[in-house]
Amino acid sequence: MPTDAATGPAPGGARPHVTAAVLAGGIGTRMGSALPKQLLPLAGRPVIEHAIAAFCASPQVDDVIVLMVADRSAEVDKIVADAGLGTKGGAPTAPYAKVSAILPGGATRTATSHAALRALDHRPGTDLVLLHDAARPLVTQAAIARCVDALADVGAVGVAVPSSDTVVAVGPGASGGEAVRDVPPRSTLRRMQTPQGFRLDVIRRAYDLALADPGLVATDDCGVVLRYLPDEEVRVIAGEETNIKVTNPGDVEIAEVLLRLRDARPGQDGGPGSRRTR
Ligand SMILES: Nc1ccn([C@@H]2O[C@H](COP(=O)(O)OP(=O)(O)OP(=O)(O)O)[C@@H](O)[C@H]2O)c(=O)n1
Ligand SMILES: C[C@](O)(CO)[C@H](O)COP(=O)(O)O
Repeated sequence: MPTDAATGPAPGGARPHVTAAVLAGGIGTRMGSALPKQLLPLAGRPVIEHAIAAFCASPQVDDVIVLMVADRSAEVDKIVADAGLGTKGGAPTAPYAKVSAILPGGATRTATSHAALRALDHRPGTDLVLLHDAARPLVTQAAIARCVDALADVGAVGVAVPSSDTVVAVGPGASGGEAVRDVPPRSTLRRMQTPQGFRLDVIRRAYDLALADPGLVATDDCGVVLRYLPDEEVRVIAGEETNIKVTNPGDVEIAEVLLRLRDARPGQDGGPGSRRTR
């Protein structure tokens, strides 16, 4: 990693300490399955294990925390232990063992992001934080690396892909249903994904302001920085079409096909994150 360039977050030009927070506090209403979607099996292991393993495998990530639906954290404990990804009180038990805490998420994704930041208050040392949806199991080593690298230049970054469809804004139609209200120029539109990365002081300041706002509505963390710290550049970097968010019925099957295609082309992901680390 370009450690020397990342002098913004790490005093004295030292290599910044990067914490990844895997957000898994949702219950998967749209998926409609009995299990929260992050626990559904995908190519033989739970969706969330793929996401956690990817960050554990990144040489640029120092530790990983997981924010899980409160009453299901025992399941993540077991997943992490069985995969050899936990640090068990500080001492790594296996290569890539980086999960240092499994904590309760919040009532909304935004509340879960905030819970991750609060957890870091009690764990001094983090310079950069990567916030990632547990429901995006196909995140690649390359995307993680691009995020960390960008934080040498800016305080906030998110991966995104262009839209190949025309995207419209809608409103109520005069004859019922929805009608097109606006057609924003497609070349200016991107579909944001995760990971989204931040210098810790930047995302903390943004969330402090956001939480004081009774009108806070956010669907991602870059949006929180944009809205509450408008002078802060939020860089957009290349994401990957394959980095889907498992959201609706059928998405696990799509993810499984994408994973199989990726594993059939060794080297595509640039690291062992897509495979078992044991
Ligand atoms: N209270 C919440 C809600 C969501 N998430 C996480 O944010 C990511 C993206 O959210 P989404 O796809 O909306 O997940 P769910 O909230 O579980 O799904 P749904 O909206 O269909 O209920 C997921 O990894 C989800 O677990 C979270 O950490 N805490
Ligand atoms: C953060 C995100 O994945 C960016 O696309 C997305 O906004 C999460 O939305 P969700 O409704 O919580 O799935």
